Amino acid sequence: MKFYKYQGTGNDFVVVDDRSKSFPISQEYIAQLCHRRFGIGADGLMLLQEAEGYDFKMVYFNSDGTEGSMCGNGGRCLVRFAHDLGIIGDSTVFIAVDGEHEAKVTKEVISLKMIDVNDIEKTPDYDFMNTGSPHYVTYVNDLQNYDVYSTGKAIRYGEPFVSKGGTNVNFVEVTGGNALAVRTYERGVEDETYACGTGVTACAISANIRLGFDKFVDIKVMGGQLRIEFEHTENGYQNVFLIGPAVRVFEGEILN
Ligand SMILES: N[C@@H](CCC[C@H](N)C(=O)O)C(=O)O
Repeated sequence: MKFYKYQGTGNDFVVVDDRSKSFPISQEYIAQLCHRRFGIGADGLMLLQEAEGYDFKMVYFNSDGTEGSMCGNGGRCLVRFAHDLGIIGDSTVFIAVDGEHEAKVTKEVISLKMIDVNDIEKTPDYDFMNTGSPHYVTYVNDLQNYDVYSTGKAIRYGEPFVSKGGTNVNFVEVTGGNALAVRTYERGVEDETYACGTGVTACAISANIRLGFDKFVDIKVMGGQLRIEFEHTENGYQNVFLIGPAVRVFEGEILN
């Protein structure tokens, strides 16, 4: 079976053209393919399938083989894949687990429209919201030396989150006006990843609430630079776009 590898700011994915719907979906098999020693190695695996009324359907699995909620960087990579396959031109509408998404392709950058966000839990220590996936956002000093793995894991497996299915955990440092640095512990990868698209989306919204950052936020992640653009009205956050590079890095054959 032919596979492709894509990455978006270092969030990396095995991608398969599954328009024939012949990929043998099993948690164990997907975890093996994503394993960085015994498999191809990736933060997740995506299938591109057909869907009536849409250019394609995105089916996303985390690297532990569980079917994930929405993956923003994965969505950007799958748009690039559809473009590389010639399924789409420079704009698309596709369907994913959290609903319909629009996206635009430019030379290096994919701009992906995320779901509207209205329901935000604000506490003194953190903000929690669903941007397609659940995200905890907290602010720290000296992010570069922060223990993202241990602290993220404790929050992800702690209450009240673990009994609600867990959460991704984002650590934020303010680096300037409309600028953040973010590191993320990802549920389903169970480790820090180099970037998380739904995660930086949550961080940008949190920064609007806490810091008054408006209309856009530039975000440095471990694997590069992302931008979030949004509109904030009395109805919440709309026209939220995740913007950044997504590229094919290699292709190959899955032997078994
Ligand atoms: N890396 C993703 C997030 C993937 C989903 C997440 N791990 C979960 O299951 O909650 C992104 O770019 O958004």
